[in-house]
Amino acid sequence: MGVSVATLGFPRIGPRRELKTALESYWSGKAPRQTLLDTAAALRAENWKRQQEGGADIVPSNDFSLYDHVLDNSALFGVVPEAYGWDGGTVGLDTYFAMARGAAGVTAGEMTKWFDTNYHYLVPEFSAGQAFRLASTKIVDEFLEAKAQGLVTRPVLLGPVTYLLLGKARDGADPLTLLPKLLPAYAEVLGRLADAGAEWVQIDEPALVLDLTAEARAAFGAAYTHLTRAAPSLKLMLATYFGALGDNLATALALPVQGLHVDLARAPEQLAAVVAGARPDLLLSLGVIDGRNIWRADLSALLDRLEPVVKARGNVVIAPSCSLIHVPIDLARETDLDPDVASWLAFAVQKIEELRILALALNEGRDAATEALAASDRARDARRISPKIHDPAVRDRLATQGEHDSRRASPFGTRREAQRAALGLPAWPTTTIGSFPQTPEVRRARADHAKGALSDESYTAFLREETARAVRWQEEVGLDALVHGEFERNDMVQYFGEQLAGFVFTKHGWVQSYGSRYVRPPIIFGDVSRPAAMTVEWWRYAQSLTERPLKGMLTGPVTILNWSFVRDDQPRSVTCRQIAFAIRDEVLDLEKAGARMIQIDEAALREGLPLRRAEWRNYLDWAVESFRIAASGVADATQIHTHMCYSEFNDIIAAIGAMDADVISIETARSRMELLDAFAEYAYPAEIGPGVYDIHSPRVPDVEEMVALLRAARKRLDDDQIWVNPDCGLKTRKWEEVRPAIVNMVSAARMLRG
Ligand SMILES: Nc1nc2c(c(=O)[nH]1)N[C@@H](CNc1ccc(C(=O)N[C@@H](CCC(=O)N[C@@H](CCC(=O)N[C@@H](CCC(=O)O)C(=O)O)C(=O)O)C(=O)O)cc1)CN2
Ligand code: MET
Ligand SMILES: [Zn+2]
Repeated sequence: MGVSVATLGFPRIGPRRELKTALESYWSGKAPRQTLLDTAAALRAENWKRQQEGGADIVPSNDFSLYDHVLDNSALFGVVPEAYGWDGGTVGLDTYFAMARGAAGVTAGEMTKWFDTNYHYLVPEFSAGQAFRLASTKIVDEFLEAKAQGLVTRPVLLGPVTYLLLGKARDGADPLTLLPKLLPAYAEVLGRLADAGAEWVQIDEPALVLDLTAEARAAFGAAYTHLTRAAPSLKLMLATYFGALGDNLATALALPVQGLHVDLARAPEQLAAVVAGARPDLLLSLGVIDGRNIWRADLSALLDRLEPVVKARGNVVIAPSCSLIHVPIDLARETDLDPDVASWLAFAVQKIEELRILALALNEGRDAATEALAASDRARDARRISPKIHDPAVRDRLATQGEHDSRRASPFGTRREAQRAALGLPAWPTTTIGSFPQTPEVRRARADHAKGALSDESYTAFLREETARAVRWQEEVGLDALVHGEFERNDMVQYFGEQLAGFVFTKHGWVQSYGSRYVRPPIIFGDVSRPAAMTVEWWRYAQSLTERPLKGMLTGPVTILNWSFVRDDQPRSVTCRQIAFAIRDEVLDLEKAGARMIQIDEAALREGLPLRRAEWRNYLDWAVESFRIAASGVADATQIHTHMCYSEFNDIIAAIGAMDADVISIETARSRMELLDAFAEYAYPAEIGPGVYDIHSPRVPDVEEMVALLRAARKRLDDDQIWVNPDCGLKTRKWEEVRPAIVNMVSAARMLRG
């Protein structure tokens, strides 16, 4: 068999976002269920064909999902909280989407980041006496579906230990204690796959790249002994990704599985130890092509590393480092990209092609792939010396950076007095996080403008009208700190990237963020600077319409970095500092224009945290410093806000304190204010807006509910520290939902004011 090519997962969304369209039509009642199911089946068929024809020998199934693969796993094992009124049969679409998005009378499940990616999964919620049994046939159905199309796939199953570790038990128990009850259900799934004709199953255990307790490590041994015994005819490819196995390597190598996939993009250094420690009959799957970034690989360099391994082991699988859901689908559709930059890139389809070439060169010798290898060499060399990526002025600015660039003039106590005097806000001040609904009209206007069908003047006039309406409405409902609404922005990162030097953009490069929500991450290819003010005119216009303070609204450097595809030819910390100075320029321009409050969103600061604790310090040091560079140029009386979504703060509360923002708004509604414990324990000195409105759900929260959340907050914080706001921006909601929710929120604040 020699060297074969595998993929671990392929983007589900469709090259033209077919899945988004189908889901949203179904949810809005415009299309019947069958249309959604047909679209999904067509996407799966297309993906299988595309990967197979592109040169993948081993193609997955069950990597497809209508919403989220972790939620799929919960459905598979009947992990459905009582509130959803599930009848205990098969988990149907209504129950599935109710867990994902909420429904009449029930909130959606908690959502959080998938490891250190910008993908979000639904946190499995285990009840006190949680039982597990097969409640979905999706994994078997999709295997048979592919088989009927002539393809024996390698089904993907989220591994039991990672699944439990990603979940939460309602009673606070350690989810791992559920493992003995869960394993028989896993064994049953494997048995059914074997009966259906599967030969291999890919079982994903990315938790193996985390810091694990001794109990968790032991759980792997117990789990895989059980599973390999239960399905002896089936071969298991245990997939690890997003980092090095490190101190879990011995654990992984000791498991009685038939294959092990390792991430050699994030952790190339582990190759030698993996090869040295692997049993001769363990099939190694080498994740050499980066599934998390879009740079073309250096194929010659990879061959230098792979050839000795292939020689030593004979049979080897090569693969992307992880599922390809984290990269866009096809570079070929990007006809407007700068051709130089385009020649340095590879998206999902191109990555499979890179693997095909590698396998060809490994199986038949480099001569069999001379031309493709030469092209790869040329791209590598051209990129290295391209003048497009180097800007001496940016380099100089970073070189002359001093301590004072990252420190506010006075400590928080002093600033607070100055701000209270300048702003005159009531107790329990109300605000929103920045964006208001991106209605179909707003998006259509932007699309028309981009196509040239709407003139600059008409587009601006339209956006001004939207902004004016939003400002008037905020005054009417009685919000205290206003926003302009962000109607002019396509996305909070893309919008800034488009105005900064050093970035390029795709037209079709969508990547799933959660459910039917996608992003088009900018590509940072060169040194970053800000050629001109980016937001000042919009702020000035909106503030001119009201006496109340209106927040200047910016995305912070760490978030721009973490939600972009970042150049890999210099440390991320350097790129981040470059962005920080660009944002600092914007902050100072806003202040000069008269802004008294400036919000610098760092929604993604937490998610950039390395998965291994030993690496946290270094990351947090430069991330916090970058935020401070952006924020520290302003006067004491200028109030700096920041915002973070679904972050678990316990671990990094000191770093959040060190950001030294005057006000932070955070997501707390779905976690019932538990997140605030960290702030209380740390005695966080500054002001905090714990979200009281879960904006990820269409549900409108009522006054009592928000009052209850605020009461829970005041148990943990001082009254004069607390702001009242939603969890996050309102761009994904409809005005019909936002209006009553914000009216209720303002009423809730008034109740607390007494
Ligand atoms: N980058 C990023 N990451 C993030 C977030 C975020 O806001 N940005 N928020 C958190 C949650 N994640 C989210 C991710 C995406 C969206 C979201 O709303 N995405 C939109 C797309 C946003 C966008 O870029 N819109 C563009 C393009 C819109 C579009 O599709 N236009 C149509 C035409 C429009 C029409 O005719 O209706 C087209 O190009 O075909 C715009 O508004 O200009 C969506 O999927 O619907 C929300 C939250 C975490 N990670
Ligand atoms: C994902 S964080 C969003 C922050 C941004 N200001 C908004 O309101 O949309
Ligand atoms: Zn947010």
